Amino acid sequence: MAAAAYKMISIPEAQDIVLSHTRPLGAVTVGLAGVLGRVLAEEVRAPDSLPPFPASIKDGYAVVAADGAGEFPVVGESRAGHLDQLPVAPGSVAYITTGAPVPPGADAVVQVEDTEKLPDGEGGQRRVRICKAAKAGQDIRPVGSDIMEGDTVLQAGERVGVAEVGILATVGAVSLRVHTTPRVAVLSTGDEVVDPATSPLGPGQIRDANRAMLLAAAAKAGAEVVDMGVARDTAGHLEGCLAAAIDKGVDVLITSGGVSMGDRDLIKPLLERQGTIHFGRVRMKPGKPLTFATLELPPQQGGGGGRQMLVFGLPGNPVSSFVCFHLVVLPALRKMGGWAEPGLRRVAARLAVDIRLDPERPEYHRCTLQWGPPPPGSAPALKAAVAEAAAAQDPLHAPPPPSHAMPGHGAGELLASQELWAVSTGNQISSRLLSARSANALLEIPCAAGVLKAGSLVSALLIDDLGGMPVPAGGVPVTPGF
Ligand SMILES: Nc1nc2c(c(=O)[nH]1)N[C@H]1C(S)=C(S)[C@@H](COP(=O)(O)OP(=O)(O)OC[C@H]3O[C@@H](n4cnc5c(N)ncnc54)[C@H](O)[C@@H]3O)O[C@H]1N2
Ligand code: MOO
Repeated sequence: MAAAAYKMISIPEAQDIVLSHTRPLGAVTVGLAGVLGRVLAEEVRAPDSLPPFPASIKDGYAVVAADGAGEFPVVGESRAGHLDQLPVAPGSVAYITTGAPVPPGADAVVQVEDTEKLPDGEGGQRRVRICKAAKAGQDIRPVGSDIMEGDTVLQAGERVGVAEVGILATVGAVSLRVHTTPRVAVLSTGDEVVDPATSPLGPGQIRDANRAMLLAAAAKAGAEVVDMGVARDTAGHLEGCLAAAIDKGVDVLITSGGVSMGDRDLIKPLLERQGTIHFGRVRMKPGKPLTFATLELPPQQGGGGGRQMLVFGLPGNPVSSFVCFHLVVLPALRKMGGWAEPGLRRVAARLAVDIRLDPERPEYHRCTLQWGPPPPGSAPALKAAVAEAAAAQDPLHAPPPPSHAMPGHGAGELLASQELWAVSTGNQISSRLLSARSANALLEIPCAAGVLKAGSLVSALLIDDLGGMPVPAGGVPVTPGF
């Protein structure tokens, strides 16, 4: 089929098609040290309670609350990790450390700050003054108050982060069933594309940016990556590279370049011969020639039934590859790895500058989201936008709320005036990879004529976490009174 003959579909359609051909991979068993970032394939229950015994919250004295304040003999001690404790009878107390079991008979703990050591009594008996009467249960964590025996502490399908590793260790879950992460091969194509180490460049050559970038993106997504090098623009060499990827037994092949309309754009014809192309053109900017195919393959040696390989033919322009990876490949990798909600997360943000709209394709504008007051350089454009939008009463160009008028007083008001701002990364041409530098979101810019004004509220798809976003000059105010 000629490349132009592929029906142009929307990006949501493309995403649905990809996910409908993607299945979560099976499960493997990993140890605690290998579980970070994986998705659990089983629920995890607590085999015992935490604390397993009534535990002291303070260093102090275990007392009988009904005894109230007064002078008492210290009849024993309970230290964390030791169980050799005497019962505490009314009229006596025991020394206790934080986390230690409360001895039988005691029903409260009085912190050491509310006591006073007294001279030893007859026979060297230790004595203490309890200065403040305790309430029953004071400074004691009852059995199971953090985790009750039998509680489900993590669900199947949950991703394991740092806290979850600690939770797993707490409940003694040291061997876990987790979803397998996909194996992903990355292949660049193009006679002009040479290794990044090449210097000086020969006539017509460019360094291969896509392979290193896509390998990094797949690795960041948790995939096991395989570098397939660069394919020349010949049907024979490309076919050999595809065969090599199949031999490696990868779940996914990502290619870049050679999917558009030129007479050396050979990826689509190759995939037509070897598998099924599900789409070959998508109404999006950048990334129009994005191609997706599946290959049905015989089982690998020693394997069971046949297997499937997903092939993503990303456009060669580096930014197109970058954007297409995040929009369609990443959700597929996530679904294979067990994510229940594999799509990019969407937030709302205000445009810091005007954006010229594209009348033919919706655009994924790279931006850096940052929290704070209007970023430097945006204010004059914003003022004009607010006035214009108010005049036009256009919901797309709705004015920012009154909180934008930065109040000069009151920490609470100042905090309330902060917002999530979308700062453009500049010229968005799909060859300019610097337009993806420091980008943590893709703005969803509608296909229309004209300009989307600064101050407009837009949806943004997160492609990085926001923990590293730029800090505005002067920082962000904190909770009043904090
Ligand atoms: N007649 C038409 N021409 C083009 C159309 C169209 O609809 N009609 N679409 C344009 C769009 S949109 C895109 S995007 C590009 C994509 O083309 P290809 O996927 O075939 O990519 P190439 O032609 O191989 O390369 C495009 C560009 O990117 C550079 N490149 C390629 N690989 C790498 C790499 N690994 N690292 C860095 N840079 C790379 C390559 O040198 C080209 O400059 O097609 C338009 N054309
Ligand atoms: O869609 Mo292409 O990806 O503009 O550059």
